[in-house]
Amino acid sequence: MPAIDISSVTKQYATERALDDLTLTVERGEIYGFLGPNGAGKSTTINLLLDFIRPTAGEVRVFDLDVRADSLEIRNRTGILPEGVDLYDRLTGRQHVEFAIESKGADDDADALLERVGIGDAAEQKAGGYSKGMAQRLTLATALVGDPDLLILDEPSTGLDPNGARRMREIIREENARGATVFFSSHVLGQVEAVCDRVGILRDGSLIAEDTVEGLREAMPTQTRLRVTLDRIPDDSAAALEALESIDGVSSVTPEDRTLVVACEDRAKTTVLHTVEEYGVTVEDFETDESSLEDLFVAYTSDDSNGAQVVR
Ligand SMILES: Nc1ncnc2c1ncn2[C@@H]1O[C@H](COP(=O)(O)OP(=O)(O)OP(=O)(O)O)[C@@H](O)[C@H]1O
Repeated sequence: MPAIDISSVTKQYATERALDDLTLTVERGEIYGFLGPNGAGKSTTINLLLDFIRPTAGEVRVFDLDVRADSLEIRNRTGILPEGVDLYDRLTGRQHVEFAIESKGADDDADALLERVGIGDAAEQKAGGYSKGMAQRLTLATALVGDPDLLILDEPSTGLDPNGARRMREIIREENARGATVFFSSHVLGQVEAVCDRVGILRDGSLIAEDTVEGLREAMPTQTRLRVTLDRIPDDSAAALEALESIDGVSSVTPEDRTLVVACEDRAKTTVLHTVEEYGVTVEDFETDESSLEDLFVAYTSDDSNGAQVVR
């Protein structure tokens, strides 16, 4: 039985179709990264899971429970880090966590949770004086109350510094190791790449790709950035550049002094090196960078793309 089962869901606002026949399943124990550009429909999906809004069509189930009929039970078993943290300025960090513990009927130790998210020393401080990152950490602490079966994190790294983001990733892994399913939305790709079992990419309310990070990479023609360092600039550098640019599979060539940066498909690498040497220069060194998830994300979601067939 999946932890999250979204089946043919459409959400239509007055003029805006936020979700268009979305089907998405997250298995129990998975860490699922929900990626998409601004306005893709990520928050709408999360709000449907929590019954904050209702679908125009389709069905949403969490732990095989109906989100409409059983929303209380679902919320009780779920820890939520919503987009846009909403704290009570006059309550301290500890009071926030104690309130969450009481609401869930849990028996966590508030101080231990605050320590865990790295703001133990600010427990007595009023949340009104918290920085953005501290507020985010406090909200995470409240989401962890009661060892939830499902953690829903909407853009969890917002406002966090690199240490905070690392702590967030560690906590996601720890919670998952304890048995929790984690569903988190992001457009910070490093976060997703580092921790997710699977990634779904949402665009204009539809899932346009879903796979492991490795699987998504393999589905794309491998784009390589080749850095070729020459012993000197070729005498006829303009002709050399033109020859390189006309190689099948090469998308761009940028000279940087004696180094050429060539964006190309994997298969074109050898031809690039041979072509350079035809211009009387010697290749002293070359290195390649694999396309990052960032490149993939841009490829999948940029306006001039049509999903899986594109490269950047
Ligand atoms: N209450 C609403 N009324 C009308 N349109 C809405 C409403 N909420 C969201 N939308 C629209 O639905 C679409 C999806 O919005 P949503 O907030 O789910 O995207 P998102 O992927 O979470 O974006 P972001 O990364 O910017 O938070 C957007 O076009 C948005 O303008």
